[in-house]
Amino acid sequence: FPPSNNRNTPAAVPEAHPEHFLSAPSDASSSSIKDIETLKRRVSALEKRQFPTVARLDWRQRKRILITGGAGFVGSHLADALLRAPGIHPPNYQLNPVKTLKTNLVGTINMLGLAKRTRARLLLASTSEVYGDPEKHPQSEDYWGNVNPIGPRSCYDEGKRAAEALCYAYKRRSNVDIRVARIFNTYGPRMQMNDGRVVSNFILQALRGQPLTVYGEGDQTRSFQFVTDLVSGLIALMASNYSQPVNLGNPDEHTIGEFARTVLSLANSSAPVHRLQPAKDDPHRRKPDISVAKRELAWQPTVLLRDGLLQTIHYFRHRLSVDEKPQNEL
Ligand SMILES: O=C(O)[C@H]1O[C@H](OP(=O)(O)OP(=O)(O)OC[C@H]2O[C@@H](n3ccc(=O)[nH]c3=O)[C@H](O)[C@@H]2O)[C@H](O)[C@@H](O)[C@@H]1O
Repeated sequence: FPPSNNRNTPAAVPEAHPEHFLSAPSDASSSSIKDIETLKRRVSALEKRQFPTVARLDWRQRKRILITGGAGFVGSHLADALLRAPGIHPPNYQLNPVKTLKTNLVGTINMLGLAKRTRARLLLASTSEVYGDPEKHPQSEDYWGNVNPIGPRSCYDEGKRAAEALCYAYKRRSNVDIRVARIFNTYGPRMQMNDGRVVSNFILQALRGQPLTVYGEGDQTRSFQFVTDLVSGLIALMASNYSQPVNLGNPDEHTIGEFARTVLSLANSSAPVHRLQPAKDDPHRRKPDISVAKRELAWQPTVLLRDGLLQTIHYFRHRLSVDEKPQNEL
């Protein structure tokens, strides 16, 4: 319960006095019935307050959408886009692999259970990592992948694969309405600066004049999509009737070496490039085949790498100027 002086306490609900519950009442039965009535009224008032009233809205606007991870990178952009219409990375997720697996397994089971009870449509944010180190290029949704089940990435790869399996099990068994997006490398403002991904690492390093850390020869490839393109794809997927997995990514493929040079030039930086040990089980090539998204969602990315990177560099520059200012200047 909120404290009794809470301004949000609905005026119509009588206040419950703490001593009421603590001291033994003289007439125990009538007093406890009164207490229960008070509690009931307060609970129902609180329940009413927690959800917007949708009953009187036009049917197109009658939507309750629960975003897990809504304070994160992609989740926060998705929340922005949805509000306008009426946000892992190896080093971080590998820090606690058990937690990564639990989030994917228990978290997905919890959400599927909720979707089943409420008959909500559920969107699973899956990943290109389900393809592992792919032997097929570009990757289309019918490719089953090449994942090392016990390697350092497996907590994430296998966690997401299991999350997909759970979705289709709930769909088959209980007819839960699911949508599955396989998201390829995504970047943009609000991505965590120190999460260890290549885009944030290279931009930070370039802006600080530190060496750009290329793992291995730098001939591995990635295809980067800007976050607003992803969000429009997610919204189109949720609005569609297509319940098979859909790749959402930008097919514009670059080697990591090339990508380092692009970041240096766009950030106007003359930082050097250093080659480090290759990362274990690092996928050698990754590029989405987006024919399904084009056909089923009429979707394709529109933001060029150069434009998206300039926006991201601008954001990082601003964050650095705030975060790295001496405390007495703030
Ligand atoms: O950003 C994403 O969307 C994806 O990020 C990671 O996948 P990964 O492709 O390995 O992403 P990065 O860690 O950004 O690495 C991309 C490439 O750059 C290389 N890299 C990374 C960081 C760095 O400092 N230097 C460097 O050369 C990596 O070895 C890799 O080849 C996650 O595992 C995916 O689930 C997620 O979808």
